Amino acid sequence: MPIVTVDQLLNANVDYLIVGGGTCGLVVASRLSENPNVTVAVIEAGGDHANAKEVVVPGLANRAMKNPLFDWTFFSAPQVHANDRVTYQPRGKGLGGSSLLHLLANSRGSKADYDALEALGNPGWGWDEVVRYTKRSETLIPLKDKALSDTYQVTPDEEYHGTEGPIIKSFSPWYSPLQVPVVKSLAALGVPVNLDPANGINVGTNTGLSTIDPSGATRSYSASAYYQPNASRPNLLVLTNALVSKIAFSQDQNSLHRAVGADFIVDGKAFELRGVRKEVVISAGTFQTPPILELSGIGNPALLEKHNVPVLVDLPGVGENLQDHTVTFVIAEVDSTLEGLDNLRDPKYLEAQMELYKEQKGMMSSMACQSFAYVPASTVVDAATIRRWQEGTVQTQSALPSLEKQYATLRPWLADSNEAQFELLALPGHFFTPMSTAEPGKKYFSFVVSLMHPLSRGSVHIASADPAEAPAIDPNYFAHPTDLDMLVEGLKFTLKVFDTEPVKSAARGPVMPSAAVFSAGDAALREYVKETVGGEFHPLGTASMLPRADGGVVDPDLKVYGTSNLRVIDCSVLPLEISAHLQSVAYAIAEKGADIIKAAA
Ligand SMILES: Cc1cc2nc3c(=O)[nH]c(=O)nc-3n(C[C@H](O)[C@H](O)[C@H](O)COP(=O)(O)OP(=O)(O)OC[C@H]3O[C@@H](n4cnc5c(N)ncnc54)[C@H](O)[C@@H]3O)c2cc1C
Repeated sequence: MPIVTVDQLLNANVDYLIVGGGTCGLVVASRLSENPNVTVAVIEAGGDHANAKEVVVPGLANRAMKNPLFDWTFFSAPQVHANDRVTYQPRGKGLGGSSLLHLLANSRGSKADYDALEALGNPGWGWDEVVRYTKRSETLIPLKDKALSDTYQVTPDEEYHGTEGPIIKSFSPWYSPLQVPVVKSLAALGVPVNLDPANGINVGTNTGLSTIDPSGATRSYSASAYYQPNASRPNLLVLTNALVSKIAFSQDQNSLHRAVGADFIVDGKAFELRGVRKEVVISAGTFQTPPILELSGIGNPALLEKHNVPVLVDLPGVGENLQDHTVTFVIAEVDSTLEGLDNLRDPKYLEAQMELYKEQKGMMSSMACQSFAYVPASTVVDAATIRRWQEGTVQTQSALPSLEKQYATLRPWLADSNEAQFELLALPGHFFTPMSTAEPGKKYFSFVVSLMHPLSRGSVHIASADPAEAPAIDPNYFAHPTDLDMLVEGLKFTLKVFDTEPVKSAARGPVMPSAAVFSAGDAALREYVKETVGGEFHPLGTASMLPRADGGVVDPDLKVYGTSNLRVIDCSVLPLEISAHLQSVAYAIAEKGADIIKAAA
């Protein structure tokens, strides 16, 4: 059914209610509504952006960021270990959620990353299962042009990629002239090419896959792949521009709380949906799932009482264990004759690229980021430093009972040459930051450098009992001091790329950090990292799938402890960062979650 009105929703007999029509929510809705005998309803706070060029055209992807139509545009609390800076925390708003806003990179963690999810207390969530569900969600379109695939060493092993799933992933038609030199300089620094990082070992440099459908050069995301093809199903009801404020419960016979509906707000007016016959699923994402739980009475009693919310389930893990890949960045000036994203600042050039887009060619049909290097600690620092970092993996925060178990997983990875600790993401242009402005006529090349397995843990909670108020997000960057030490070393390693041939011949000098900071040594670089730190927009962990005694919020069936039919299906359930961008694991979580619900029906 096309998008419904409030009355249509309130008059329906709903079997499954999904809160949040984002990346995961629309997968679950589409899979459950395959059964014509059940009625599935989705309530999404944002709109339908199916025709917005900022969403659809890959080359315009970053223009949707900070636009409140597409982006919740959250900001963090002042970061006490990073000079009290407030950092930008984007989240997609509308059908597709963050999959409508993300920067299209498709990657997969290592086998060890997924096996760790299982080892932390989640049977059925290891590598084999996660890859099985990832493959179900995707179709790989190999690069047909042999000359291109040879040049960019793009030879994915089909065993590890899906062939029939809704999300299309492909290689870009346009590459920067520095793409091959960057790969070569990284190889010279000990980061060899990885021909297929999806096979369980992702260390090395790869030419990235993107979720772009090459048939029309459009973004392939949960709305286009899972919702739009099924929008006419009479048993799939989607309400947009409606903010869910809380879940409503009745008491089960076995003293568990049974979700029966939700309260929501449209244009300032409050509504109540009741009578949900089977299950309620929260898919509001890492920053917004915990507030919905808390406003519904599920969370830390001390916090709920502070905001006068009656306590239904004492679950102190709600909103804790927040992690994100922690980043800094490097911008260098390069030879001004090199074609790159900076050319797009010239309106004539942009116009020409928009013309090329009509033939599915050029920069507008391509992902901005091009190569991705996943680097183990042993490539960056010596064995003594690794030992020091390992000894430093002790609990400095007491909030989460499972933290010591998480650190016990992370400690050996520091010395494991098959486990990436850093990602270097190559951007053939001036990095999008208000801290530096590109000069006319000049060309730049940037890297985003990130920590794959940070030790610091933050939180996200309600700031008040008002559901319309933004959540209090505290990533708590560098709460664990080893994170700062590691990111500084990752930065120093990345700067070497510009001093290593063949990139060296094209480089014209550092911009950020400046030459003065660069030559002033470690103390100045530490300050630079504090001044530039942010997230890679991969937050997770705030409704962790862990045993309840370890601070878990959901069990391995994604069911919220203390309830009989409320599940969380989104990235908030992941208890530990993986060494990859999150969209592909999000699709796997949702595909598996839908199967779990079907099996329970
Ligand atoms: C700017 C950006 C760039 C990124 N780049 C990449 C990338 O290149 N590659 C990659 O793999 N990953 C990337 N990511 C990460 C990835 O997109 C996310 O991790 C993933 O999409 C999260 O999916 P989710 O289902 O957990 O949440 P979301 O997709 O965010 O879904 C949550 C949905 O719930 C809705 N919602 C929230 N609260 C309510 C409420 N109270 N009532 C109703 N609806 C509500 C939201 O509007 C949203 O639609 C990026 C993310 C961002 C923000």
